[in-house]
Amino acid sequence: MSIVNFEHICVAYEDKNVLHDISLKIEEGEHTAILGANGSGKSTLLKLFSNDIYPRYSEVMKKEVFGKSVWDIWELKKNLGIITNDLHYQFSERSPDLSGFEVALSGFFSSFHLYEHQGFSPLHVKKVEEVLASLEISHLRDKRISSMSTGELRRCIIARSLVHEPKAMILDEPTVGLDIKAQMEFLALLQNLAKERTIILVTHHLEEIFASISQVVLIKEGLIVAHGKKEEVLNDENLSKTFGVSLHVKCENERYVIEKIDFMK
Ligand SMILES: Nc1ncnc2c1ncn2[C@@H]1O[C@H](COP(=O)(O)OP(=O)(O)OP(=O)(O)O)[C@@H](O)[C@H]1O
Repeated sequence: MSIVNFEHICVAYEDKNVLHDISLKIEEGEHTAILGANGSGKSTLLKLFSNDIYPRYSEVMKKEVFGKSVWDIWELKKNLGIITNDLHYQFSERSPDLSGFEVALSGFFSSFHLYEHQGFSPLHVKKVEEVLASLEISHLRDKRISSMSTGELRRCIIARSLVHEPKAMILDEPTVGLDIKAQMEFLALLQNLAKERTIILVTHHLEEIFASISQVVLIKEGLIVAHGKKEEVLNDENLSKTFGVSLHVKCENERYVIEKIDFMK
């Protein structure tokens, strides 16, 4: 089944067009990285996946997520685990007193707080305990957000997204704020999560394209520059075009890195 199947999709904020005639198909199991410069439209594309925004209507457009064009938003969100920096910010700013357990539990209610009336059940509690254990963060169960590191809160937010066992996880620059070791550990976690669900990762960093990611989408100024197997897409020409700077890329031990940037060109 396709996770997304878009044809001729255009998105505008007020009267400014930001995605132009996007056609994109991502199949279940095709772990995909989406790369592009600042403001190219990556986050906007992800918001289309989760129905947080809608495209401009046209007769030729098609927008299906998990094979359906019409979704109950709550059902859709159960199928998609969405991790954004905004989510991280909302928790750290709005709910610093929540524990790791409560952050994960809030995933059942799509909320940033927990309220008595939400009435969680022993099954909810059991599922949260299982997810915390599977991510090896049971030690964060009772730790308050206010005393967590960025990496610890990020993992609790991953746990929050996993309580529904989503079919796909959509991550928008999930390593922002992590130091090098925490970044490597986080990518190892994603590699592990990729065994059981499809990962769609938005990043600016080539080296974050971990081994299981097989597909890459390059976006520039709201247009898809290239989409396909990473071995075919990640070349000097496509990446230079995407980022507007002449660069050379190499692949070592299944990891892509920028070898050289010609700043003067
Ligand atoms: N809510 C909004 N209202 C108006 N314009 C917006 C809004 N959100 C994004 N934009 C504009 O849409 C364009 C695409 O933004 P988007 O956030 O999708 O890019 P991005 O590739 O995710 O950028 P970055 O890498 O900096 O996060 C930009 O020109 C941005 O200014």
